[in-house]
Amino acid sequence: MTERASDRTPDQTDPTTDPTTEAAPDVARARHRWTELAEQLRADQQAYYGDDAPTSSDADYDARMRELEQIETEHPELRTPDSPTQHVGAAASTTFDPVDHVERMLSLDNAFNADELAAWAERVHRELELPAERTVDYLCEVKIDGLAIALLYERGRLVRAATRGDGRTGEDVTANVRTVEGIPHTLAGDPSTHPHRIEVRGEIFMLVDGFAALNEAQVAAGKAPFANPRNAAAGSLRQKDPTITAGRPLRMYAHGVGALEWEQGRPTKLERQSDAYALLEGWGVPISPHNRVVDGLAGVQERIDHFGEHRHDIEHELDGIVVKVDELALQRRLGATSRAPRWAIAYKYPPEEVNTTLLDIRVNVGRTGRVTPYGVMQPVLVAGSTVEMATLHNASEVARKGVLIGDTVVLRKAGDVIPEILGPVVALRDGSERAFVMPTECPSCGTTLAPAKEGDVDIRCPNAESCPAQIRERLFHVAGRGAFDIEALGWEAAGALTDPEAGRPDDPSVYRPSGKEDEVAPDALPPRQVPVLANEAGLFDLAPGDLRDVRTWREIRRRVDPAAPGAAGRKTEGTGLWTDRHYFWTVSDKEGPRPSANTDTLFAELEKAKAQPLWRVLVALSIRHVGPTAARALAQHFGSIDAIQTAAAADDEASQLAAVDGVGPTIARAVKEWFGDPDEGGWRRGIVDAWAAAGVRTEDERDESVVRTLEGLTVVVTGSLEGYSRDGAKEAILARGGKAAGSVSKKTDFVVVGENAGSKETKARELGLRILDEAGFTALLEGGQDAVTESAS
Ligand SMILES: NC(=O)c1ccc[n+]([C@@H]2O[C@H](COP(=O)([O-])OP(=O)(O)OC[C@H]3O[C@@H](n4cnc5c(N)ncnc54)[C@H](O)[C@@H]3O)[C@@H](O)[C@H]2O)c1
Ligand SMILES: [Zn+2]
Repeated sequence: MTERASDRTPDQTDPTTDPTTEAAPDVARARHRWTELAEQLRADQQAYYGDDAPTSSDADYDARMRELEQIETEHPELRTPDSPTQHVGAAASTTFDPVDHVERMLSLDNAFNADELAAWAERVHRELELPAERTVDYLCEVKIDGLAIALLYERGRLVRAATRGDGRTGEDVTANVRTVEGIPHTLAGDPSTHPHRIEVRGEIFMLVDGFAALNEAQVAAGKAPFANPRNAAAGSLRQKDPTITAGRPLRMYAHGVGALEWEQGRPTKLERQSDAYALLEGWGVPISPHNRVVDGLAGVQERIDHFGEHRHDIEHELDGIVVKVDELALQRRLGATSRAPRWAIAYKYPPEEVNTTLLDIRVNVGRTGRVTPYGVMQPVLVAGSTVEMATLHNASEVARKGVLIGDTVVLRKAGDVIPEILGPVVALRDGSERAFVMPTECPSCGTTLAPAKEGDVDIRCPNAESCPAQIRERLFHVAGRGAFDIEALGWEAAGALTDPEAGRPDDPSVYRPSGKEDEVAPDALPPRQVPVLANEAGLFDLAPGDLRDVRTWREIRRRVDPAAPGAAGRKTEGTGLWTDRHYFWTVSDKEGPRPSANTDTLFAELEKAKAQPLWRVLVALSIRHVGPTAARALAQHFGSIDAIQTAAAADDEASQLAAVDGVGPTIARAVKEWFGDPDEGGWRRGIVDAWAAAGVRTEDERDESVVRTLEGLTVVVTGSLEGYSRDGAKEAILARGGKAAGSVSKKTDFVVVGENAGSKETKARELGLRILDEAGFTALLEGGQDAVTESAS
């Protein structure tokens, strides 16, 4: 190979060396890297295809394959026939008898973005020498994440089923495939219409709904859980004992036809791949309901966008969209390379699954005392954000997933969805992993944990009154959007006020005083602080000066070397050093101590919060089941906290509360329970009293100028009105003592019909209810039902 100076990248340019001798190290480096990648890829393939237990993520595997292809593009002499880039899958295992496919089974080429897809479409057009204006019909299919299967039917009977293997030779899994629901043993329809021989190609997959239950059963039986549904499908199909396969939630969709021979001639003319599917479907072969034919790339993009959004809304896992030229004549003209057809391409979505290490499983104590385990992981970048924690919901969920602390785990993060640990990569265990043990005592206050009632999966800390973790969560909730909406009081600030020692290190030697990391650690940590708030009751009594000495603990993070392995996406990492620091005040040598800007905002917002309407105060009280809807209903009906408490105490079932529309018995009971037995002191009532004393509103002022014209009337508003927003119309009804209902029933007194009203109007007419237009509605609000003459409609 000759090299020209202009080929060299700047860092290779060294004027002291002779350019002619430079080629050698460059090629050697490429060869070395090629060998490294090929070796790793072969190991990945063995784990993935051979053992159904991958040790690398698909994203890492795909990246390696891409790099190998890149190297071979630059150094074509490395593209030997045994290169992983030239192969389909992996050789068949010895567990099953080898069988040769009648026609070779290929893989698919990939496109990872819209440009690569467009380049493929352009190439199709060019190779077919089609005029620019000729559109190509594309068959868009969902790329099912399962394993490929070839079903051989002779005279309508299933005689053999084989895995893809290396594309030429697969494994005979006939007995197992016969147990898969939906795969016909005999083709349906008139036998005279069946071909002499047909190879149906498709994908066997696991129903996502069945995956969690399967892993649970695996763990319960002492077997290794699966990392994800694809591996579960492959592992389930490739069982020596078909009765095991039969018990797994497997299905199949056909996505192609290999060999096809008719007895005499060809009774059915097939022009398109989509026609072939219709034919198969007529024979009872399952075809994906998600296939669509579109005429051009814009249509393809629509399908890509659609499933990008609905990736987890269908019955199986998917990792892309397969785009196929629908016309068979065009397919034949395009042909195939050694590993994939030229007439199809797989558009792959960005990876949602990555592998990372599960460093620890810790527990969190929630607002109502619920104790939830969560995984702490080596931070990884997935779906555009760095993830280092994922909830594990409860102890049985941890057991069900079969993950151990120290495991490499498959982590999934889909868009805005909460990250989820799917399962462990069992093959990578080295024996140092340990099982998670659910604590029996609250990690925050030490109280013995227990289920709220017998049979509950969740366990709780019963110490609602003084458990620091619960108080912090409650205070955070007090400031939440649905409650007082105090933006400056976030999760960190709530901790600083109620549980400032939460992050205190156990080991004094890791302590570094604030701001001076290099200073020698003192022997002793600073004394423990008493929280400025014992619970949420004192929130509105705080003054800035109370917060002067509040300090919180922080792990000191240092910058990560971007070249370090696994550094991608991370800027900092913990060093195991801890510092304490002022939280609410700024202390500088020049200006002396003063409240921080955030603290000033906090107090301004607290002042404003005092005037919030009653329903928000009710939400802030953290009464179980009382969210904004129930709180609105209670506030509307009773008008004050005192009235609610009186109603709650009136009888054992709190029936006055339960009778309120939008409340019901469960909420009524929770409200009653919340106020507790007044003889027992009622610490919760103390919260209300403290807030009231500080000027927080505990009753809604009724605007006396608004006449209660709608007392006893139920009104439904449907469609859009010009003069009222949806909420505005509702409030107007409520303010006049009426009930704003969401659905039409016989009990509805009036139905107000605006623009584009739909089924509610139809139903109202069917029931013969009184219907009003916007003008009628205004009249109703002003003068009550006497003021409206039924609108002529
Ligand atoms: N994690 C690992 O270590 C590892 C190892 C090997 C392979 N892999 C994964 O497998 C991929 C390569 O495997 P591959 O060669 O099977 O290619 P592929 O998965 O990229 O695509 C080809 C396969 O898609 C399947 N398919 C699903 N739906 C289809 C549809 N509607 N129409 C046509 N075909 C459809 C077919 O079985 C076909 O063989 C890699 O990109 C990687 O994601 C991962
Ligand atoms: Zn506790």
